[in-house]
Amino acid sequence: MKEKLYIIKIGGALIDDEELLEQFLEQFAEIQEKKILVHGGGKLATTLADKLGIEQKLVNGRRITDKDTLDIVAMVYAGGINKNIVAKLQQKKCKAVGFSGADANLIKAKKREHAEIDFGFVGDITEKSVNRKLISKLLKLELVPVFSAITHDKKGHLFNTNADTIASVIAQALSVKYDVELLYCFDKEGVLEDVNNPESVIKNISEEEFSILKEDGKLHKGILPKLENALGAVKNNVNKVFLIKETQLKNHIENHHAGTEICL
Ligand SMILES: Nc1ncnc2c1ncn2[C@@H]1O[C@H](COP(=O)(O)OP(=O)(O)O)[C@@H](O)[C@H]1O
Ligand SMILES: CC(=O)N[C@@H](CCC(=O)OP(=O)(O)O)C(=O)O
Repeated sequence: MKEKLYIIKIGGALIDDEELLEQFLEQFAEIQEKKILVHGGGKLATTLADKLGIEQKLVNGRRITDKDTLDIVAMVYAGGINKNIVAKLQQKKCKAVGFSGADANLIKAKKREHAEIDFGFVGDITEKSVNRKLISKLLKLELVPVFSAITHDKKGHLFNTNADTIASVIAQALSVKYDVELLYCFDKEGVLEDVNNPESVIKNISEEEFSILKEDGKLHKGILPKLENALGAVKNNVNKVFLIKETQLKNHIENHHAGTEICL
């Protein structure tokens, strides 16, 4: 039987809220099984770019990343946010170690080529981009990897890569060796039938149901890339994938099945 591994992704709104982040990291530190944390931070990057007068543009949830924006996201994601999370986890006796994809060549990306839109320094990744052996070695040492949304091409360039995608491809790569459960933690109770009604959680979503919900106009903005990445994970052998509210992490792990489960 494969050993259990939790891969947990957190995003912008949580990272921006000191109290919520603290509560979340306490729950994360308590997880006894092997675990990996992946974080975004898009909200903070936008706030800093606005302060510096650098206009930001997102297409389908992906940030157009020119050189100035790349400088900002590298500082914000791989610098401030990553090191802050690692320090807070160390305080909670969790042996966290922070990485960008460039560190030890853990995640190698290819610059996004798009016929119509120039995304700039945005990196695309697949399961093969991930250095599975080295991540497994780190886990064996009882270390807890914390990944930011920065990758590289091994030719000296950094790239900005969506954090939901990073969590999905790491989960796919490590499913060869581990019984992976991928948890997308965000600010809603799960995927909602009506985004304004927290009681309208949809318990299970398959690819077919995803298409129907999309056609019915029930999914907007950030939830779309999150669901696409979640579906990509289940299609590529990740055992369990859930979208849950960030405050429900402990409850989900102890009692099982909070939020929305993504199925084949
Ligand atoms: N049907 C839906 N159910 C849940 N969230 C939805 C739905 N439609 C749109 N959303 C939006 O998607 C957001 C989550 O995406 P995003 O803000 O990108 O998360 P993160 O920054 O954590 O990755 C929610 O806060 C919500 O506003
Ligand atoms: C290419 C791309 O879009 N990268 C994302 C990476 C950060 C991210 O994913 O942050 P959240 O999880 O907080 O949304 C961005 O710069 O917004």
